[in-house]
Amino acid sequence: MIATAFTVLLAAAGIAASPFHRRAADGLNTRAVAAGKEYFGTGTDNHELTDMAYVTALSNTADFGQITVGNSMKWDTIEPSRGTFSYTNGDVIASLAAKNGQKLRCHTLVWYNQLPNWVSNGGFDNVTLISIMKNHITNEVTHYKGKCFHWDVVNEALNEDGTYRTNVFYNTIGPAYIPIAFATAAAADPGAKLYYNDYNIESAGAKSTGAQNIVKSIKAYGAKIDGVGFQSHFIVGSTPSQSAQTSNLNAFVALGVEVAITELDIRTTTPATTSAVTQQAKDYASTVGACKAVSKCVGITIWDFTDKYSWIPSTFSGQGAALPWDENLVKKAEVYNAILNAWGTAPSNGSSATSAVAVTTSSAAAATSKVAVVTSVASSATPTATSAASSGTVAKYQQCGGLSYTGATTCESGSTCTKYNDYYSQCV
Ligand SMILES: O[C@@H]1[C@@H](O)[C@H](O[C@@H]2CO[C@@H](O[C@@H]3CO[C@@H](O[C@@H]4CO[C@@H](O)[C@H](O)[C@H]4O)[C@H](O)[C@H]3O)[C@H](O)[C@H]2O)OC[C@H]1O
Repeated sequence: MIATAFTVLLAAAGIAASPFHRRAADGLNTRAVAAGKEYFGTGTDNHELTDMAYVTALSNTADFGQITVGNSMKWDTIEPSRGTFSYTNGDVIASLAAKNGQKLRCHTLVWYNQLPNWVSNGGFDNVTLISIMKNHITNEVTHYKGKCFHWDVVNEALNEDGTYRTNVFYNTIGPAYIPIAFATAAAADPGAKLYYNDYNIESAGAKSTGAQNIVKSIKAYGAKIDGVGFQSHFIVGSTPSQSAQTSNLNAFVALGVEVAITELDIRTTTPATTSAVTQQAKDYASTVGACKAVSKCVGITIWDFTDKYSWIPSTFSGQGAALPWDENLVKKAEVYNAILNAWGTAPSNGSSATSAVAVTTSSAAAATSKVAVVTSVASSATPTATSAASSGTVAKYQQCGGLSYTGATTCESGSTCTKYNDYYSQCV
């Protein structure tokens, strides 16, 4: 009786939920959770948070149960000069997520891009760069300990053909930089799930195989990796099919990791045509369908939710309209509803406070070489302490003792194992 009266009062005040009759409003996150996922989420960035209409939509947990930090946890923001750490912007987003009761995906610790010059052109030797990388990871992960439920530990370590991308970490440390980064993050926050994150690995092919080999090499090294993030920056009409995405996700799950769609957007030539928007709706539904079909796919993040703040137009000239909300923060009904319905029907206890959006035509118109499992390193990573290998046919810098992830624990005839530090030893 009291509960009923209370509910009536709340309803009169426009409040849908009560302690007695808790109802989750319908939305992208509500549907994802009803489908067994942990979240549906969105990327965001600090400069957008002065836009109160944007913040209101971002904070709506019916649509977004998770926030990913778009820029302000990258190395150039966090440690712009050596040993100077700046957490102000990252803290703002972490606090907002906590206030809203949203999960926080933290992005990203080790990436060749948005990396300050003092790291990329510092000319550090192997031992020093390992120390710098470990110090960066330890400091940042410790600062956010208990707040980040996922960390993108290493971002984009691969070329399109599945070989390791050359960058300062690879060139100086060798492929061991990846497992070292994961081991360091795990030590700093054992409770966070640790992800490898990349693009163009969303269907079978050399780069996907390369990413699978990274998972294997991290595990063989004895470090923890919990998941792989599929950025999924797609193009309308040429996204991988649902079945291609599903089987690819399952290939990763078979390695003992969970998977997540981490930066989904589907761009088109602007202004978007009506037919492009119709195709885009189908393309979004394909990716949702793939994640839904894979029980270990824990969730989907769109890379911001509104075209107003999408990164696409500034990166891909003439492209955009990639997200389910338009530049006026209005939901694109066809696209939004396609995502909503791809998750399945609204939960039976779902409130009708927010749900499918009426479709209007105006909303649409407005707008191998496989990675070797660590058997060699680039010559530029060669320690100078010893000279050349004994034979041109021998794997000159084959890993040996100290690093167990290759299984190559003995050196071939004519070479001996030389240890350079705790992480790095080779047959020379
Ligand atoms: O404010 C923006 C941030 O939003 C932006 O975030 C990064 C965007 O995505 C991730 O890195 C990019 C992934 O896509 C690559 O281009 C691909 C090239 O191949 C195509 O087939 C594919 O469709 C494209 O997506 C870019 O080259 C990468 O940079 C990264 O994980 C996010 O952090 O960062 C820049 C800020 O200004």
